[in-house]
Amino acid sequence: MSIQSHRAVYRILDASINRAGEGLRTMEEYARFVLDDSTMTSSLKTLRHGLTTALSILDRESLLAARDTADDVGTNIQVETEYHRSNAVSVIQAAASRTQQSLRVIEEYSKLIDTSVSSAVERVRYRAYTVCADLEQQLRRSDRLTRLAASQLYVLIDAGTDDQDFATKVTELSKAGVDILQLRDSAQSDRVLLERAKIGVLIANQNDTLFIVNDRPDIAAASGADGVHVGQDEMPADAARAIIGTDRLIGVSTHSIAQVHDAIGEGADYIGCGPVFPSRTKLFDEFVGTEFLSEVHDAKKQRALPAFAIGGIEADNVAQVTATGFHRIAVTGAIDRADDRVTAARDLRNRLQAN
Ligand SMILES: Cc1ncc(COP(=O)(O)OP(=O)(O)O)c(N)n1
Ligand SMILES: Cc1nc(C(=O)O)sc1CCOP(=O)(O)O
Ligand SMILES: [Mg+2]
Repeated sequence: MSIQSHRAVYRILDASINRAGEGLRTMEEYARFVLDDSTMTSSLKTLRHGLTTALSILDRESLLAARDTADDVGTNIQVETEYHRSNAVSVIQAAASRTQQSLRVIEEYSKLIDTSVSSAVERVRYRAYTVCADLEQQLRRSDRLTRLAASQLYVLIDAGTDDQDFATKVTELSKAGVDILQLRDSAQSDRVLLERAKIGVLIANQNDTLFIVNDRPDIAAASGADGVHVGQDEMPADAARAIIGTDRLIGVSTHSIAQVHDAIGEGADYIGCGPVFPSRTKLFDEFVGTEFLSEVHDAKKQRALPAFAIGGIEADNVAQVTATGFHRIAVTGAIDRADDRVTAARDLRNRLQAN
């Protein structure tokens, strides 16, 4: 290999080694200082040191001699999106992508120098794919749990008359400050349910609204929804978890303290508590009333599990709910049967925030 080619290869390797190390460090700092996750931090640190070991037989002086940042034409090429990061998940996604690409570049060009380096870097690359995927899943769950913890107004909606009608409903309610939307419509075919769910996910995520699918973990997973809500007649939370994975949310309906404890034990991320009052959406033989809400509020003081009161809740009685200590509600009719669903949503949200 000519001197010029040798220098060029080392220049590429030097830049890619730096980029890979910086990407790994970017992810490691988040795992360490934000997630406080020693296991993930250790995995990323081990990757970083594994890469250093894999590269240890490369000549350090050749790498440094080949470096010419001042004349690097790439430093003057900017792409609009490279400076835009909407949240931590996007920072980590960019770091993961940069790391994986750089490892592949190192692996390919080190074949021109020493194939043992290339094969060692290949092993690091495969481990990096797994660690980066685990970190991104963990991040998505962390982000959803944070948004769930801040949620107060949860609205259950049906599939509407067609895609446009449903899209309009999701858009209006998301922009009206609804924190969580749930697609609940047992009358629809799987195909329609999946199509509506995909539309809902896209719009809700653009408006920082969580989107949940009722009853169906399969549709929730296939549509990319933020989670699924299951009742006492659907599969338990731990079985639903096997379908939707660790990064999505699972809500469970509860009608007794025993069911609350079961839901917690099965790994629910939040619970619905009802029916509090008579509902025009779903018929019940008996109602738990606000007494159950007080019981749940007292029982879970030591736990941060979000609990949403549900069943016949509307502007005229929401104060009875908040008087129990609950500040989260799930409603259907109060919005669906309102003359103006946006006004009704804003009014409920204001009443919740006033207490
Ligand atoms: C937030 C929330 N709470 C309770 C329910 C009721 O779920 P379930 O008991 O499964 O009844 P259906 O909604 O499936 O008729 C819910 N959907 N959402
Ligand atoms: C679907 C559902 N589940 C309930 C439960 O108690 O688990 S109450 C309910 C109906 C919620 O609709 P509305 O707000 O119109 O009463
Ligand atoms: Mg159900």
